[in-house]
Amino acid sequence: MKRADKGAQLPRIEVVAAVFYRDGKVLACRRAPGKSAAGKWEFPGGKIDDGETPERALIREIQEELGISVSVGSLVDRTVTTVGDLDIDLACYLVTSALAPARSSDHDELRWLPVPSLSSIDWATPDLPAVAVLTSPAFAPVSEQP
Ligand SMILES: Nc1nc2c([nH]c(=O)n2[C@H]2C[C@H](O)[C@@H](COP(=O)(O)OP(=O)(O)OP(=O)(O)O)O2)c(=O)[nH]1
Repeated sequence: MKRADKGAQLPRIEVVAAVFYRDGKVLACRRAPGKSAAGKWEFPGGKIDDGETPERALIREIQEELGISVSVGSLVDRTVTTVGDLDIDLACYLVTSALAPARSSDHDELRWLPVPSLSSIDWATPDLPAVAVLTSPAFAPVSEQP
């Protein structure tokens, strides 16, 4: 695992997030007003509960948030980033689903962005390493949506 910042030990949360990748576009979600980091763009997901595997947590969070079932594919990036007085351990996985996400309980906008345009929006800081992987010329998703 990588660390985006160095520093003293801080409380840490483990977060999993889903990269939906269809027809060369990736789903970005904007955090709704009233949430922490409101207005920032992120990949949908959430915190891992005690005793949960990352895969189960991601399936649960996407069902709760977007109302659809996903299959979890390969890891895009996992990085720990310090935000304020918290370490956010964010793991982003490619996912596939039969239904395309259309709405979210936690976000006020969902946007499918062509990969080269991903850098044009205001991502939450912990998501930037995953965005860098996705936009790198070397990235070739093994589980792109058929
Ligand atoms: N789901 C998600 N959360 C992210 C991403 N990047 C990032 O920094 N985060 C942060 C925001 C939250 O602090 C935490 C995710 O927890 P959550 O989505 O279950 O948050 P929550 O509704 O309980 O959020 P909060 O308002 O209490 O912070 O990780 C991301 O790409 N996806």
